[in-house]
Amino acid sequence: MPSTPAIVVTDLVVDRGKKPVLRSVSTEISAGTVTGLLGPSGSGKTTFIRSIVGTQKVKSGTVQVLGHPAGTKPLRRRVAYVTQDASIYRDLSVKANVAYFAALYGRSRHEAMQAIEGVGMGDHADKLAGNLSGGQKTRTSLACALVIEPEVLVLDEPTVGLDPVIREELWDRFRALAAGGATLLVSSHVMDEADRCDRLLLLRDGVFIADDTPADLRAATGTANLEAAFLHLIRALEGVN
Ligand SMILES: Nc1ncnc2c1ncn2[C@@H]1O[C@H](COP(=O)(O)OP(=O)(O)OP(=O)(O)O)[C@@H](O)[C@H]1O
Repeated sequence: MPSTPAIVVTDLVVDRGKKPVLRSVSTEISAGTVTGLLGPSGSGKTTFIRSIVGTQKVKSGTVQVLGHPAGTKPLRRRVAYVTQDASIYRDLSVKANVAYFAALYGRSRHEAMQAIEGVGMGDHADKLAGNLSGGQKTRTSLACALVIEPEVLVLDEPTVGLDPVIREELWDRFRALAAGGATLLVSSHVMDEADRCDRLLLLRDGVFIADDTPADLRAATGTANLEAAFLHLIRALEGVN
């Protein structure tokens, strides 16, 4: 596995509404890997992701992406972010939405159609985005990010509401992107997706309680599956063992 860090986070502290949300977290994410960001609702996953893409005001610490401070100009065309709420134009068709992003980043309409096919939306390409289901909107949003072929792709819960077949296909796509050298950070609360990641960051109450490979996490906790590993770590922290 390549070990060049694409993302380096050092002693990151973020408050939101005067409340501490990230309490001095540090990690390094290697280029060409898929990292899963897991944690309960409210643990700070979106806040961490926003810090990586440079849309979050941070209190202290540093976030370097591809050797540049997060959110700075040299990263504009190299980092893509897919938010939890699909950010697409409701009054445009799927094809027009993706073609718009493609044009912004110098990609062709053909590449736009390939991205649409890649998320299983080929049959819906001419539909208005406003008339799509939640999962279809998410996939359209993903196609908009994928068409620009970013070096760093940050995805906030991208598979919520998707059926198992599409989820599987998307994970195959994520793996293929990483194999091609892209760096992916994917937040999820679905533990069965965690095994598809090279590395897992387990966030709880604003701190990482694990930063490890799935196999090492299982071995360290003596558990068979990752859900059990996560629970084991939480109980150990709470002294409930
Ligand atoms: N705009 C805001 N102002 C104040 N507090 C906020 C704001 N947005 C989020 N928070 C708080 O920050 C904490 C972390 O939120 P965050 O969205 O990062 O969590 P999350 O792990 O992504 O949760 P979920 O899985 O539910 O999306 C929560 O306690 C939340 O209430």
